[in-house]
Amino acid sequence: MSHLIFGAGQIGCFIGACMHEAGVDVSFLARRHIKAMLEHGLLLTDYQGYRSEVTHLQCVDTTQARPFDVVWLTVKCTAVQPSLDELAAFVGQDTIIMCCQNGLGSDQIVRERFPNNQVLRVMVPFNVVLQENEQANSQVREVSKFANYHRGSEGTLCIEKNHSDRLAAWMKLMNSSCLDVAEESNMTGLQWAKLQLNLGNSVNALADIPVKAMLMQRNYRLVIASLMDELLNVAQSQHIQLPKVASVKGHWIPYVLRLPDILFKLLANKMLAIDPTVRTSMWWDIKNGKPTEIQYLNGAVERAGQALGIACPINNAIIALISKKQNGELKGAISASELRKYVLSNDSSKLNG
Ligand SMILES: NC(=O)C1=CN([C@@H]2O[C@H](COP(=O)(O)OP(=O)(O)OC[C@H]3O[C@@H](n4cnc5c(N)ncnc54)[C@H](OP(=O)(O)O)[C@@H]3O)[C@@H](O)[C@H]2O)C=CC1
Ligand SMILES: CC(C)(CO)C(=O)C(=O)O
Repeated sequence: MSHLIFGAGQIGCFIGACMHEAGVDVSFLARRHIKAMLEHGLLLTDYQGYRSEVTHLQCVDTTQARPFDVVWLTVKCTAVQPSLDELAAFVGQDTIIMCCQNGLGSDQIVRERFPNNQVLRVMVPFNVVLQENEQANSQVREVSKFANYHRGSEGTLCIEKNHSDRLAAWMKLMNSSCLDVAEESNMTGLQWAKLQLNLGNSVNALADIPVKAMLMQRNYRLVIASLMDELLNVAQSQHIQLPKVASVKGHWIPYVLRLPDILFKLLANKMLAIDPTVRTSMWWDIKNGKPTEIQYLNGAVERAGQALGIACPINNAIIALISKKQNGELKGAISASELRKYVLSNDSSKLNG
């Protein structure tokens, strides 16, 4: 079975290289600088000390387009619509398309364009980053010249359950590799549960510090908890059951986040079991001057709330701040106390920048 990673970046390179290691026939479509790294070879590492050099990775470009059995769409949400024409050249009538985006709605864009194909949603629970030289572990740098994709947190790659067994052999291969995969029948619930965690991406981008350091500050946690309350309210009104994706059930997370620091540190050990350097994908987007996925994350909650007549003022305020951050009106990091005052009491005089 042939697999194509379409839009190989942090997630695509990591997942695709794990597939290659597992013996899967996988090719990559990537931007030129990433293609050069892939063709040279990659170093895969993870937060638990896993380390493997992966070579002989195969890239394709649009001039070599042909249908693949499975196409993994690993571009950002904002790149899904603009990618559709190029994607079409790799999609045949039996191609399965895997949508690996965070947030809600990217699969719908793909389904509308490819109504006769099987389009499956994929939930990526873990964080991957292309380690920059100054971040890379010096031991790793000494022995590898390869670009280092580092997985900074745990989790099983979840694929929407389908009623064919076309992926059975692939799943078996993968589950003996560095990447665990599983099928999920409640994919809508799972996407909302992951979305609940990703609501903190925007706070992380505004805080401009690693996730772990952000979670150590209660005022940031209070804002994230309030964003989550709104999502939980909207999800409940739609009767969406949220499976557990973190160490604590979704409904309990806002309570844990609101605990005083000393109790939070005691109880949230597993929540804090992430690399101290991990930052969210939205922080990276802002850093790289790219459009953020805010409309597919907090924006998705706000729109679902609107449709139900449920106001989501906290998500609304955060969306406005991210938009200011993107267009350069808001400069520098927002401290935890500033953000709390601004978002939770909506007092704009409390913000610098
Ligand atoms: N990184 C992470 O830790 C996690 C990310 N996710 C989600 O996974 C998805 C992918 O994120 P991530 O891997 O970080 O994103 P990246 O930006 O690292 O990777 C996407 C890559 O696709 C490229 N691309 C876009 N359009 C095309 C095209 N038409 N042809 C070829 N290449 C293209 C982009 O290039 P360019 O930028 O030049 O357009 C970029 O290199 C997002 O929805 C994200 O939220 C989920 C969990 C964790
Ligand atoms: C894994 C997590 C929640 C944090 O890195 C993420 O999905 C992201 O950065 O977008």
